[in-house]
Amino acid sequence: MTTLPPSALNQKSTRVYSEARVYRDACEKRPQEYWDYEQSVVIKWGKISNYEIINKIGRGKYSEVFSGECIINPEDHHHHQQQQQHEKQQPCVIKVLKPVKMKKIYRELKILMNLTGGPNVISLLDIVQDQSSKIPALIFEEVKNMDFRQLYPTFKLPDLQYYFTQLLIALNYCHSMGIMHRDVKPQNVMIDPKEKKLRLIDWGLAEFYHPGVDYNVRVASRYHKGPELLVNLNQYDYSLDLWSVGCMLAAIVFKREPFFKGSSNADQLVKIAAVLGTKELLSYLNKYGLRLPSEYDNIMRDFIRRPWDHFTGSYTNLAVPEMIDLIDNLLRYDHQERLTAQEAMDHPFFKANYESNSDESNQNTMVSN
Ligand SMILES: Nc1ncnc2c1ncn2[C@@H]1O[C@H](COP(=O)(O)OP(=O)(O)OP(=O)(O)O)[C@@H](O)[C@H]1O
Repeated sequence: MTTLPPSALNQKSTRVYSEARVYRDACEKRPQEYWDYEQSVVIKWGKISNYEIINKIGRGKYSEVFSGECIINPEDHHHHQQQQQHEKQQPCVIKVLKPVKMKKIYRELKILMNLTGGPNVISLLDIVQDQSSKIPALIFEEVKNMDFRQLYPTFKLPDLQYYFTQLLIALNYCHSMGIMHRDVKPQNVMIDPKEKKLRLIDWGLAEFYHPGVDYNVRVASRYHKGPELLVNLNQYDYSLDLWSVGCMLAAIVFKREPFFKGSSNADQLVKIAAVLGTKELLSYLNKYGLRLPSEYDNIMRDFIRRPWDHFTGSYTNLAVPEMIDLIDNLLRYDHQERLTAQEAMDHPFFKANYESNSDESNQNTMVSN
């Protein structure tokens, strides 16, 4: 095996002020080929003629997504009748990437190739390329997703226990593989309620974790951005994803979607401070030797921390004490204080039995904000 030249991807900062509490060496303990997406991505291109686009199901910033069919046995194509032919075709999702930096495409591919087959991670089935445009398209397993705006309001406590365990299993797995997702939000969690199947999708912003490396804070979607991103704390880690999970849970439990609804990135931190307190924000910054960026000079106010029961009205019976404690331990400014994915799965909320009082939770009504 030839050794790769040194990489800048694991280059430590001159001042290391924060490192992950868990899976610190997940990349370092693996060969450089595992994480070096700049020097080591080998793509085995599949045949584009094996796939057929049916219709468009989504458009993201970085791609157009179609539902499609995979023709497993193209040779058979002419010998069978219509009906049998259909049995040979498998549904799939085709994600056609928009032209972005090759480095970003290689990163998503490398991460998907490393994680495919892992629990509740969307499976990458194939990679194909359009002959003329050279644009790559990723072929995934299809999830019969139900829109979260319809699905989440129907959740009772046992559903929250089930689906959030599934999400945490996916996150604990990718973190143990040295990868932070960095874009956890309802739109990236596909749920098929009929099959009780959950898959974490969209690994386009995911990145390998190396201790002491400065990361770009322009990741995640505004409402689910952790405080670390909003104060330019570059040495963040897997714990960023657990903030986003906390936002998802709080939105469901307190019937406020999204829970922190900033009108800009700066306003996002203001919305967070209005709940968690300004004094607490400043002590977080102080711990890591950082200052509040000047963009907040005119917009940050002196908020007093709100207790969680401020958000629990009579309209929600999801706000049981174990749930509040779980949210409280996820929505922490200090990324090092947040529960890890494994710790969250071990939280008492997931051990409790709520089956008997699940009837009353039917009466939940949605309160818009
Ligand atoms: N495997 C899948 N099964 C079902 N639907 C999917 C699947 N993959 C993607 N989608 C749909 O397509 C949308 C866009 O996919 P994806 O998030 O991967 O693309 P993106 O360009 O990175 O999006 P964004 O700009 O929102 O981050 C998803 O929100 C989802 O609705």
